Amino acid sequence: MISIQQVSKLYGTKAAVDQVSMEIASGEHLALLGASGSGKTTLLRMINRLIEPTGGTISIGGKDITTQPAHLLRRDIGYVIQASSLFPHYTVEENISVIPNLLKWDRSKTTARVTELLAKVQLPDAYRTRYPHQLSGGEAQRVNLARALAASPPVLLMDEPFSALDNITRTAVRQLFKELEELKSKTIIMVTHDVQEAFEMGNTIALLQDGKLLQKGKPDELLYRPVNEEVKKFLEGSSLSVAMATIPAGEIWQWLQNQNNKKA
Ligand SMILES: Nc1ncnc2c1ncn2[C@@H]1O[C@H](COP(=O)(O)OP(=O)(O)OP(=O)(O)O)[C@@H](O)[C@H]1O
Repeated sequence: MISIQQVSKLYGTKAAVDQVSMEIASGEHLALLGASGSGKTTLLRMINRLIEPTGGTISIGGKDITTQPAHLLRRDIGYVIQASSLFPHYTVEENISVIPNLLKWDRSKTTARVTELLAKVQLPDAYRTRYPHQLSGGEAQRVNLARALAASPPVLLMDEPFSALDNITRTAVRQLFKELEELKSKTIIMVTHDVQEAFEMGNTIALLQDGKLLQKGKPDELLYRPVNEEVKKFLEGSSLSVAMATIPAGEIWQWLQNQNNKKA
């Protein structure tokens, strides 16, 4: 569905993203994982053309993304970043209505969609008249998600959407994101530096290092069949907690045994 071919972004002579190629299938939930500075955000922002690549091509549904104006492309791509991205002088309802208004939806259709989305992100309907400064971080992030979903884009990009939240709120908001029916059919690319989060939220993971793609695959492929020492090392520190969170309980002992055999 999304095809990234030999994509690079140079700043001066330094490659923030270095010849990255990958295919992201329709309905895939991809976690873009890597340490700080590995190029995750740069790669993500090239997909909605907030950053233009220095080289390579990106296409969505077989169509090169540069063949239409960037503002039109972005109407089909939801974008969720950290909690502070709501328009401060717009109410919750106005924030959620931004794309429907651009698309010139009927007033009653937009109002109904806001009502539906507030219920889906589990916020009281009365919040529609609140302003962003009257929301907690977790509430603001729910509104961000509602805004990104408003016009039902098939693709959703998320950049560290939980990182500004405290631990308890983060767990609750992640849970909501995981369970929301409307998200299940979408193609989602989510940036995170948190291994546990990548394994919990992604049905595939792409690990970046120094702008290069080290490995893309299902979570258990990265865990059990790392393509090189770098992947293995990156996951090593967190592999037990990741395994506990993502591998069915019955298989944990097998996994631990394999780990011990490898060490012996
Ligand atoms: N506008 C810019 N000008 C110069 N260098 C940049 C620019 N944007 C990013 N970089 C550099 O490109 C590299 C990748 O940055 P990027 O923000 O994509 O990494 P990241 O993996 O998302 O990191 P983080 O998790 O810290 O946000 C970094 O070395 C960064 O310093």
